[in-house]
Amino acid sequence: MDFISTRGKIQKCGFIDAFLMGLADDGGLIIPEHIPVVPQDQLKAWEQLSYQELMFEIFSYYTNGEIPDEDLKALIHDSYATFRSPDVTPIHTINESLHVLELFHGPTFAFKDVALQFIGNLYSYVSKKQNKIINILGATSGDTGAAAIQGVRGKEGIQICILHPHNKVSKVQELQMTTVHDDNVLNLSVEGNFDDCQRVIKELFADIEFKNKYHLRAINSINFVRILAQTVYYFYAYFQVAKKQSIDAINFSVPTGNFGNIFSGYLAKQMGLPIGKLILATNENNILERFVKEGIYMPGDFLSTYSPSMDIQIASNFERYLYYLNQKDAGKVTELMNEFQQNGKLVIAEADMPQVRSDFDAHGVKGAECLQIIEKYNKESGYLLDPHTACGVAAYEACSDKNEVCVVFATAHPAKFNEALELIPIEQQFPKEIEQLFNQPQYQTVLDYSKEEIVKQLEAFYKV
Ligand SMILES: Cc1ncc(COP(=O)(O)O)c(C=O)c1O
Ligand SMILES: N[C@@H](CCOP(=O)(O)O)C(=O)O
Repeated sequence: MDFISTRGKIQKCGFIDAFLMGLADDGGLIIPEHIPVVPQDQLKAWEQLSYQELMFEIFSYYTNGEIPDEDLKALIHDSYATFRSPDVTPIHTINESLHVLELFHGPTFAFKDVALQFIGNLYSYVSKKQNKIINILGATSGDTGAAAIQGVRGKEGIQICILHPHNKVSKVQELQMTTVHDDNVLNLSVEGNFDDCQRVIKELFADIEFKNKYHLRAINSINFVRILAQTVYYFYAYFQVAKKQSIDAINFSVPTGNFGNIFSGYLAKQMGLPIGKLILATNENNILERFVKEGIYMPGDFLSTYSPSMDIQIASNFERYLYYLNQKDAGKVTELMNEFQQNGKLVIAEADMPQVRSDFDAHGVKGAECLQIIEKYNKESGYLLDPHTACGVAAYEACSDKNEVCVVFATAHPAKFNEALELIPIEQQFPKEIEQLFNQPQYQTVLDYSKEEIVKQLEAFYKV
């Protein structure tokens, strides 16, 4: 399997090089040259596999044997040994049409652990095998940062710097990142919002001289390995539900911000998983919902919501979808992305809209709806949703017919967002791992939004 860029201007490369490149060197996003299609009899055989076995099979379609089988198996095994559930991502069934896939059983209680525990181990593996310097640069609205730091803290040969928007992440998210005191971790708390943080890091990754000099590596979903690792739980969820009830296609309702989680579903569907609707669930920062409904991709005003991790206007992975929507025409993608850069807006041809609407459905939750959903499900079934998952459940209610089967992704544990949950008359408890964070000192540098200042911090921190 070769990997290429959505902008078509890099040399084809293998799995490890694609992993290390992160953002493609031509400013595009890395994708596989061809999406492999899993034969139906193979899919049937996968039904019986454990999460770890399934991940090995899926990765084997992409890794070209660059990681020997035994090493890949060990990396996968070690990555999920830190999870609190033996199933890694267990299913909680609300009723026959609604299942919740709990993606929050990893060390930082959010879905990002599923890919980032593995990526942390993979960076460590590559650093040792190839003697590579690994200087990670990431931007976070709260969860990616915590999970990435947890995935690499204290690991030899790896430095990690994470930018988060100052005072715009939940207290628990902030504590998860900033109470880590390992020498290889730098937290920059930037005055601005997540889009500002993501813009700076993308600019630095696109500056090839800087990227090469400082050996920049990505942990955000600009890195294709993040996307691939997230396809695994779509397959796993499908097989878990298929064991409980007879299903044909299944819908997925996916809390969406940077479009990474749902793009993994798009990839799983292209690989042959019988997915019905891919439902894009979001909040008031609804650029993606507006795109699916109106064909216009244009950021609105940034709004702080009950689901802060999805307070994102510019969705990094959208470019990957544009590539497939435009029949893999890298020239067209470049043109569209330049248009977006210049005019702050991108309009999809009317002729493409039937395809968009058959690929995705969408629902954006507004204001109190998020809290009402949490309260309703807690009353009716005793199950406590976090605010991002609540957006997923609201989108299930809006877009999935009751005679269809839908899996909603529970992307975080409710305790990470106690600020929102305290507004509802329900009882909540902190898991002990989160409770103990409140007594610890924090380590972070608060910065104005200034690229020069951020660069100065990185130059002082990274190993070269
Ligand atoms: C808890 C939670 N849910 C959903 C999302 C959306 O995921 P994505 O950015 O991959 O679309 C995020 C982060 O963006 C998140 O942290
Ligand atoms: N919600 C994310 C935003 C970054 O998304 P990523 O999937 O590109 O890492 C976060 O928690 O940081």
